[in-house]
Amino acid sequence: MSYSYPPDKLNVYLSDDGGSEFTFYALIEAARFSKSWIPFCRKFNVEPRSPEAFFAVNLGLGDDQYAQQLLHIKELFDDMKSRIEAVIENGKVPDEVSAFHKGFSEWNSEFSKQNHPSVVQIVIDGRGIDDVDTDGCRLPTLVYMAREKNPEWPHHFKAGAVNALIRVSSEISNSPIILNLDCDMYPNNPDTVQEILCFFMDEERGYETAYVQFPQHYDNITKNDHYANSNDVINEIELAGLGGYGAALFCGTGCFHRRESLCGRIFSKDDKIELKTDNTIREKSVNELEKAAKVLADCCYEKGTSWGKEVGLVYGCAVEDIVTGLTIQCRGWKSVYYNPKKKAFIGVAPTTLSQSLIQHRRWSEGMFQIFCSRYCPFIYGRGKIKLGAQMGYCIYLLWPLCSLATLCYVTIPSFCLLRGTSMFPQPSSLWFLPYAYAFLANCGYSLVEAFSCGYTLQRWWNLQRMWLIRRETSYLYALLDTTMKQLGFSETSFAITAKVVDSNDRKTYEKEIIDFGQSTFTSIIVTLAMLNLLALATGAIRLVTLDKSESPMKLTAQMILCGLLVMLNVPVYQAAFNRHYKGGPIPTSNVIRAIAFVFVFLVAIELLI
Ligand SMILES: O=c1ccn([C@@H]2O[C@H](COP(=O)(O)OP(=O)(O)O[C@H]3O[C@H](CO)[C@@H](O)[C@H](O)[C@H]3O)[C@@H](O)[C@H]2O)c(=O)[nH]1
Ligand SMILES: [Mn+2]
Repeated sequence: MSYSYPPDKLNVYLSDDGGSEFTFYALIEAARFSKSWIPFCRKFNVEPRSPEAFFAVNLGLGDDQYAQQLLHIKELFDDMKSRIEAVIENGKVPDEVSAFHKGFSEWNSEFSKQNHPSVVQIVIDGRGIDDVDTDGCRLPTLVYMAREKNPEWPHHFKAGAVNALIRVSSEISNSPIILNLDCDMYPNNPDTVQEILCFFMDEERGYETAYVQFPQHYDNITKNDHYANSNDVINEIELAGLGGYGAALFCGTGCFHRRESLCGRIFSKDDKIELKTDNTIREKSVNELEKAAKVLADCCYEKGTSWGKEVGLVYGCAVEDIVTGLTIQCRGWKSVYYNPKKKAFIGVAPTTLSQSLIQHRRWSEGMFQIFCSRYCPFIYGRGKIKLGAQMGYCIYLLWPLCSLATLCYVTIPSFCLLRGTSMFPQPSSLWFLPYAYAFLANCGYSLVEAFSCGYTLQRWWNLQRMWLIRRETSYLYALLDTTMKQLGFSETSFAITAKVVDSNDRKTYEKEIIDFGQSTFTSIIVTLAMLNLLALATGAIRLVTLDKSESPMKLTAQMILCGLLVMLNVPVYQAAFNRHYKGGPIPTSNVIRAIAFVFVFLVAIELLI
């Protein structure tokens, strides 16, 4: 709401997919607070304009006018927060509060998260003169909405929510540009709106631009980013490269869309769309607007329409954003990737290993699903987007397949060490060169990439560990799940990333300690780590007791490979063997099971071969 942009041209919508009365209450409180906050931002040109992020670093020391006003506004903010928290704690919005706004009458005893009618409430009507800030200036329109939920209708997760939002906003404001932002992100730069307009209004290329995507940044990344959440290499190198083809990926959040292109319009050179305000809306009353918009958020509205297919976000995929971006590009539009120095949006990254792996499982599953569907870039995009862009998409779409290769790397050399089979040619022979080249080139390349993005060695090492863990778990599951889905055994779902962080979890996270938890993911990680450790130990024994038939050089090459895996897995051994491991030790029973599994597997292999 506090972007440096004429407020009468800004319209803010909050889509509450849980349909909570408390969210509605919090929004009403926020609307009231904005009447003081926006003039304060304007007057002192403060940044960032998310009050939570602002007060985390600005304490208001000194006694000049600014400091005084800051203290005053912080007090308002803290009061607001404690009021909201009190209401949530009581589990009920007090009658005197609910009498204050007609919107609360939408909630009754039958209203539940999964089953409720649609709610659309215009909290601030930016057109009127009643809703003004403390300086008497106009405010942006602010709308609360919760689309209808009914267990009998599929809701299509985020894609369904965004499509309802697109329709509701077309009724109430119908602005030509839409910014999409996840609930766990905030805008960090008040000038972003002006900046992106330069892309859309560019005289030569603007008319073909469908959307401008910013990278996802997070404000809770630890120094060495032990869960490798930051994606800096991807952001700075890969996504920028795709942007160069005019095929920037749509990443779901931090993206400005041209409404027309999001609503299925096919690009045509001849009809250039102008960015204009829709003046027909001006005449309608708030009640009329709300009534008309509500219908658009009903479950049955989409029946028999192209919503979810050609219009709006595409349904049936866990990464609705990526597939939607692809369809827009295949309709002839271009997209821009914009990664300015000053971060435009900042969000929250997962703070536990299992959350991070679940998120990657959803992503990789959705991606692979696209590859296996009719939207496969090589088929669907053929002749529509450049070959380079088609290949660029597949870097991500084929993530799950990498898990097979990694599993081979992790298991085969170890089994060979355990059985005494030699894997490589003699290191002194020419035949060894391709192996050495593949290994060194890959490491060298990723190191150069990481250093050019400002990584430290430790951070790069953590990234390698996370790639290993993700491929052993998330991507493997994604591969199996997608196969099941292709065979028709299960359906798409969307596991939401946790939004509330437990204080214990936070401490462990801030200390950069990996918490392994007790998921099936952990069982896989421990089993593979034990296999590598046993293999390395066996290799070492063999090296000492070597007979003449074995070559120490060959053995060493195998041991280096295995040794690197063991080094990456050090935290796993710590959690498995140190009962005082800070991130929570892995239960002994799990460790024993893992070792037993390795032995059973070994015996099985011995018997089979
Ligand atoms: O049924 C649902 C599920 C999710 N959401 C919203 O979707 C957003 C993203 O969900 P989150 O759990 O934060 O997922 P992330 O893994 O952080 O999301 C990333 O990955 C998603 C695709 O998997 C993209 O849609 C997101 O934009 C991108 O930030 C949030 O604002 C949610 O409120 C809904 O509205 N309805
Ligand atoms: Mn998120």
